[in-house]
Amino acid sequence: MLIADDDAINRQVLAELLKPEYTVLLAKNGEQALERVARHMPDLVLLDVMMPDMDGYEVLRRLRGDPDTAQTAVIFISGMDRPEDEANGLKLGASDYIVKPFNATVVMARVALHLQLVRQRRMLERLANVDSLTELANRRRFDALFELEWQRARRSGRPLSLALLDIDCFKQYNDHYGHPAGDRVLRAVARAAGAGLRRPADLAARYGGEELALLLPDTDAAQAYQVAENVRAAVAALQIAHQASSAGPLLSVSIGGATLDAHGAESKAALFEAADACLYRAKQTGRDRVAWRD
Ligand SMILES: Nc1nc2c(ncn2[C@@H]2O[C@H](COP(=O)(O)OP(=O)(O)OP(=O)(O)O)[C@@H](O)[C@H]2O)c(=O)[nH]1
Repeated sequence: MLIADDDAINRQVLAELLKPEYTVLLAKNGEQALERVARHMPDLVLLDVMMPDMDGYEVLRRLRGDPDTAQTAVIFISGMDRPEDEANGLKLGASDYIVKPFNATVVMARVALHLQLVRQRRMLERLANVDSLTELANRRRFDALFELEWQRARRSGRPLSLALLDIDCFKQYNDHYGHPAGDRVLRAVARAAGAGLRRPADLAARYGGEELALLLPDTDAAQAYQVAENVRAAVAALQIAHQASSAGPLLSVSIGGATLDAHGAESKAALFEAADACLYRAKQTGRDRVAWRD
């Protein structure tokens, strides 16, 4: 957690109190607090309200204004003890408000409570966004990021590529080797797909039963084709036997993709349909291949 207070003694007292149980970072002004939160992403910030240059209210406002830190839990610790001050701090989005001089036991109890809430929120976020079988992003997360990246690409004129991956003859795999073996294969393919993506903004998601989507922002058609081809080759290199496949003796995947070009006024749905049409083409022309829209 981060303790931000301009008073060295206050910082020290809080740090002494919390250090036996938590990893503690210190900041002596608002600017430093923002910089350390961005760099270390602490679970909790104990923030003094009255600081010179940038007060705690402003620090909180800026944290909330940045999508990366908007969710950071902040407890105000302040000498301003009027009910209006406390209400104001909570209205601004602080998780809690502790009045100085504080009671050590109460601070510890509140810190523990808020850390528990942070853990619960993260768990809920995970449940809402991650597919439990493959550990990839789920359909819901994909839909949200596809919208975001599509908007961003339209604004910036940068390319956006989308690939859809489908395991070949997976019904036959399940029928031949059993559903639990099918699940293991799905996980292995998901790992190969995830490992094939290198940039932080790239996303591999489980779109449907045995269909994955790869979202590649700022990636042109030639680069995206290469990523898709690497994923296809990585799955082939797993050398998983598939005796019931019409595509060959080993498990394979087909991938279809399309790139939203810089000048295109193409809708999100049209881009998706184009990738899906290419996936169909990859299946029709023999599977175990990548087909990309020209
Ligand atoms: N084991 C397992 N199978 C799944 C899961 N989700 C979907 N499937 C199976 O995936 C299969 C998809 O089959 P189809 O859509 O007919 O396609 P396919 O057999 O892969 O054939 P092509 O796509 O034409 O190569 C179905 O049998 C589903 O039951 C899952 O979570 N685990």
